[in-house]
Amino acid sequence: MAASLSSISLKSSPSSTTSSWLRHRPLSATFGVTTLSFPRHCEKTRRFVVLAMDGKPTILVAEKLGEAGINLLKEFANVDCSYNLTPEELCSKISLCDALIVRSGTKVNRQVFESSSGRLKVVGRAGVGIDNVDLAAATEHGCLVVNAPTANTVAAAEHGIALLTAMARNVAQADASTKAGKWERSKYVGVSLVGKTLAVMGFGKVGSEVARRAKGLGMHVIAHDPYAPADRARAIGVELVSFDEAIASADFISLHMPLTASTSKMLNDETFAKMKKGVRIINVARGGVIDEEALLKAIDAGIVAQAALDVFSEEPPAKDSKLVQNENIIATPHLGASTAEAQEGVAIEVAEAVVGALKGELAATAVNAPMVPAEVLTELKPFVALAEKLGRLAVQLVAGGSGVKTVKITYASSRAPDDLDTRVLRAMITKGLIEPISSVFVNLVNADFTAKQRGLRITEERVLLDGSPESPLELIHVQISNVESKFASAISDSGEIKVEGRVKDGIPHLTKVGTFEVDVSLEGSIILCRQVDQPGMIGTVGSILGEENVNVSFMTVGRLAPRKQAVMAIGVDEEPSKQSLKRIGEIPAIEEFVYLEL
Ligand SMILES: NC(=O)c1ccc[n+]([C@@H]2O[C@H](COP(=O)([O-])OP(=O)(O)OC[C@H]3O[C@@H](n4cnc5c(N)ncnc54)[C@H](O)[C@@H]3O)[C@@H](O)[C@H]2O)c1
Ligand SMILES: O=C(O)[C@H](O)COP(=O)(O)O
Repeated sequence: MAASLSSISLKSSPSSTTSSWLRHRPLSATFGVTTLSFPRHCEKTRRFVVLAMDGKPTILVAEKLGEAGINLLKEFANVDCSYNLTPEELCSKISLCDALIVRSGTKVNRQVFESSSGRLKVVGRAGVGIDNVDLAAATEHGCLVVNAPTANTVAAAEHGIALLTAMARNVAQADASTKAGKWERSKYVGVSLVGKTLAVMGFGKVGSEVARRAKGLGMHVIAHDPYAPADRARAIGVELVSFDEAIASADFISLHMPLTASTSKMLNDETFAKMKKGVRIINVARGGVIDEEALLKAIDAGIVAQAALDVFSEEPPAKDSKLVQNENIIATPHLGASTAEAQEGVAIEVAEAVVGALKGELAATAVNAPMVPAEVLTELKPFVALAEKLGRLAVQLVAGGSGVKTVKITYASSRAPDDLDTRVLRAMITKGLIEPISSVFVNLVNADFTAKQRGLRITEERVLLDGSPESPLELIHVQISNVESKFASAISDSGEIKVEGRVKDGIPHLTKVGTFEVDVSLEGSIILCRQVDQPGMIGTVGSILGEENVNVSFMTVGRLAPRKQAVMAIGVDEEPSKQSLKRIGEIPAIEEFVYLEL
């Protein structure tokens, strides 16, 4: 359990410690600290992991979550269910938590990530909308965000239909009136749905389920969604139309898009003015997609006959909210996902995603990290290790270390270009490039962000090889431009630091440094020496290392021609002393050497 929390592993091999997609940071006063040593072939370094004394991570559940989900979490972690926390209480608790689970009622803002001091590694949203989570801040802090995108779809669609029919027949108002002892049959004459046009705005999961149901009610359904596939619309018998056409021709408009910068207040004075007089609006998406002041004006102007709102820009709305008080508006307190079945479903969906992420599996519901299928990850596993090590080697060859700005990665493969997902490899090379020269922790979530923030420009190139595409990759080159090297032989003919690696028998190997072909397994650390090729060099260096019991795992010599310059690559299991390294440097035939930690 401890190892799996600290060292995020590939799904197919939960106990593997090779990768660290999400690595935990050091120490906490309140918790026991476990120092884990990893097998030599997996990791050179030891990692510090924050774990409770019982060896379990801590998950804070900040909003009510279905029991089945809580039980799943408890099998893996200490679960702290603390509901109704103030923002200050959340910030003070969060530094003791590895994961946080919320619904839509908790603002997971930048302050929360900053207050976590790097310990928070996963935020689970028990639902779809992630507009209450600051995704940019999560990514900057290397925190994975996962949601539960499917389990409440039907519940939300059913609520949309409930609001549509209730609004058309004044059910809520008539109920209140009848309960007040009145019998107002003529006041609550409704409108029929059959034959009316419903515009579904946002034809995603909920929108398409609403469309399907509305067709069953005999409505003519059109939809607007700039990203929806036409075949899905065709299959349901819905016509995809432009925004203007949708709002101009609809008798009913049902909103189902996420709240983003581009959908914010998309129903506003200007767009209400284009609608058919007497239109009715249903919103089970997010309050912010409607300009609420504009809606009230449109109702007063008789453009909008009625609205049914489940969501509000501010939740809960003020007690004297003009929206809630308006007799042409029916309101529910964000109940779209609130069925027993949906809540049980999202609880399980989010709990599985959070536990999986803490174990190191890349969640299929990741919102701010590449979603890479488990089978692809399994195949790429040795190349992931190679990628990180090549990044580490390349950056250590730079003189000064900090001036790295331009990196080119070349992947040589016989697979078709669209048959190789390089995002994970790029992230791991970035991790290897940045971590040795900074205090920043880089993982799959924040790799691209961190590179960008440091002005590191990484370009990727694919080289298509002939041959059978059994292996996803033949080799990876990492090339750093416009820098000087502390090991001049690492500079290629075109003037860049260049290292090349391959995977042999599942183990990453360094196969080229600059123009010199070498072959050393990337398992321990490496000494690279340039020398004049002559007999006895291997023995001389080997005996210096042997004298202080440093085990040599690998030694190869790459030379331009016999008795000319050669590069000797020596893999060592232990770190040689400074004295031994000095003695190696003083061997007359050795022109330059460098010790590189992997
Ligand atoms: N009231 C509730 O309790 C409740 C429950 C579930 C979902 N929701 C909300 O409903 C919305 C939809 O959820 P979903 O699961 O269907 O998400 P989804 O991602 O499956 O669908 C959203 C759709 O909106 C489309 N879209 C994006 N920008 C658009 C634009 N400018 N115009 C039109 N369409 C646009 C997307 O292409 C996508 O197809 C989300 O905002 C979600 O938070 C609310
Ligand atoms: O986006 C969602 O999934 C819904 O709005 C549900 O939100 P809730 O989890 O707060 O009910």
